[in-house]
Amino acid sequence: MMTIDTVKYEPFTIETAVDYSKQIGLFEQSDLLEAEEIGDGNLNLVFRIQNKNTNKSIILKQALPYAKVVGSSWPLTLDRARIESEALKHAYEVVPEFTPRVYHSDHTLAVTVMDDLSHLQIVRKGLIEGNVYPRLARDIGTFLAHTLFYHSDFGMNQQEKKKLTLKFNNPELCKITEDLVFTDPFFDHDTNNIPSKLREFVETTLWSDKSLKREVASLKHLFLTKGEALIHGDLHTGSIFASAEETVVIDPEFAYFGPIGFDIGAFIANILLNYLSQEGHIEDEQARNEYQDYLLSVLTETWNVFDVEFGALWQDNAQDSFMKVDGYLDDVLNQIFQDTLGFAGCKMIRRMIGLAGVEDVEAIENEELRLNVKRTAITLGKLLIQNRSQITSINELKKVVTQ
Ligand SMILES: Nc1ncnc2c1ncn2[C@@H]1O[C@H](COP(=O)(O)OP(=O)(O)O)[C@@H](O)[C@H]1O
Ligand SMILES: CSC[C@H]1O[C@H](OP(=O)(O)O)[C@H](O)[C@@H]1O
Repeated sequence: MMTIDTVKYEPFTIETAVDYSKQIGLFEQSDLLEAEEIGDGNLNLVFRIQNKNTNKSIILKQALPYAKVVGSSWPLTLDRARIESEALKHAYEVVPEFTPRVYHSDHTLAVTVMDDLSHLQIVRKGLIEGNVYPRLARDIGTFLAHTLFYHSDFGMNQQEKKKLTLKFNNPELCKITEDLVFTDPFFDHDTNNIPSKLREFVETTLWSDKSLKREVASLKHLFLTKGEALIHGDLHTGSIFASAEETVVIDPEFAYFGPIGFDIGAFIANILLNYLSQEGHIEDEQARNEYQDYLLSVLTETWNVFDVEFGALWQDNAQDSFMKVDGYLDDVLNQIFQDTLGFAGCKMIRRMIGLAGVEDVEAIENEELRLNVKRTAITLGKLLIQNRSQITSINELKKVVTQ
């Protein structure tokens, strides 16, 4: 067995990941372990290590000093591993049922060791297959309400929040979002990935629309300045594991103090993208309509659960005298809803023409169908951005989507 040097960073191989998991005491030296690298995300290495005799397994996630999807030409801070493990620990304090347990982290090696969730399915994959998760909406609504409330000025000591903000200073990962979600898709930028047949549509629908750009500018400014709560920062369906009985949220390396609506908007955007992509996945019209109705019910229930749970936490844990003032909670929730719609619109658009697409849409084999889904998603995203102050309830959003 090798002893892993924890004084300097080195990317793990399968062999060194196995040795390290013994070195930190998660397995016995004599255990016969099997490991594989299973990372399919844009940024990091993910090793699954299992004792074949007992079936005990763990996940060892390690940041690379660059963005994996692009390669070493895009250097990226290793500090994101510290942010991820700290954010997981904070989430675990308030919603342990929806959070993997962190067993070990090392900031030099940029490593987080956590629960293996392989008995669950990544929700993006499950929705592409047409699976139904009966708990997903309730669990994500609760996850959002509890993590966001308890890490905001409404639910935590306001001086402690200021101190915690320093720990979650995440400039490099925020910059990725600022560029890839808010700026690049709205200009002819070289990070964009636009099929030639879509280019004219993008030019006329997005790049030449000055009023749209004004709206996106103010949403970007919210992302830059509205340090409302410790947010997950990248809550798409690829960051959620689920089964019929369980829901667990992973991958908070983009966490920072930002707008509450950004997390809710990310989830809503990715459900909507899956909704639109079903044109290319379920041929039978009736079956497709039924599945799309299920997806809309996920949106409605998630928001409704968030709204009720956030309101209940507000009544019982007020940190500020103004929280007893009639109507203030409604004002806050209305503003969160408006931000949510705007961010959801930006998130939908970025996934259609930006650097990192989504499998829901990219997996549609028929080119015309795929391009049509992209056009519809861009149009809906734009509508959410521009009409976010007129769409005042989740039922109205549902109407907008189905019209
Ligand atoms: N705790 C876990 N248990 C089981 N598999 C995991 C776990 N964390 C990550 N994975 C696997 O690794 C993949 C990439 O993980 P993710 O955290 O999204 O990486 P990245 O930060 O690179 O996007 C996931 O899609 C999943 O298949
Ligand atoms: C160059 S990072 C692109 C994209 O990847 C991240 O997603 P994930 O790590 O979950 O694959 C994030 O959404 C970034 O915007």
